[in-house]
Amino acid sequence: MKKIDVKILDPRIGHEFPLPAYATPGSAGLDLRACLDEAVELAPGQTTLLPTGLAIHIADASLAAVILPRSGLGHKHGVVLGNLVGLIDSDYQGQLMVSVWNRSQTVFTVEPGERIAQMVFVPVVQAEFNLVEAFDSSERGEGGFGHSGRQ
Ligand SMILES: O=c1ccn([C@H]2C[C@H](O)[C@@H](COP(=O)(O)OP(=O)(O)OP(=O)(O)O)O2)c(=O)[nH]1
Ligand SMILES: [Mg+2]
Repeated sequence: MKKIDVKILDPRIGHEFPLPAYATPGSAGLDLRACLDEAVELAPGQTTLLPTGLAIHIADASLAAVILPRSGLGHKHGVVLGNLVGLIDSDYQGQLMVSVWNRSQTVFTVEPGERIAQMVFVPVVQAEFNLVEAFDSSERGEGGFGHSGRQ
């Protein structure tokens, strides 16, 4: 398994609030917890930035992490991410933050230590642009946005 440096910014991490860990051998995501002193009430439509109490340094440009909603929170409670998806750059060393958006019609209360989102490490290819006047032809060409129909 790949080793990623992690810094604990809040002493409760690793004790009161467990360090993110894969829940099962096949898990893709590591749940991130809201590192809060007290519960936070999110009004309908409200977005707020929540700390996780930890920082990572991926330190490898061929990797990144994405922060994704948890499906139960998103589907059952309408609690998703204010940025839809969070992208963690390999050179970011600050605290992992989660933008939580209550897109439901009811107040949602985030409890201290609650698992609010999940983080997935993903491979990245950095590309360099090669300037051309014309592309080699392809089957699709410029067709897009549904040009092939619906069925
Ligand atoms: O949900 C998120 C999204 C981003 N970040 C951190 C890590 C990431 O590397 C950095 C910058 O994110 P991004 O590039 O998406 O934001 P930006 O608005 O372009 O900010 P910047 O100008 O700092 O790149 O913020 C988080 O902690 N949580
Ligand atoms: Mg950026």
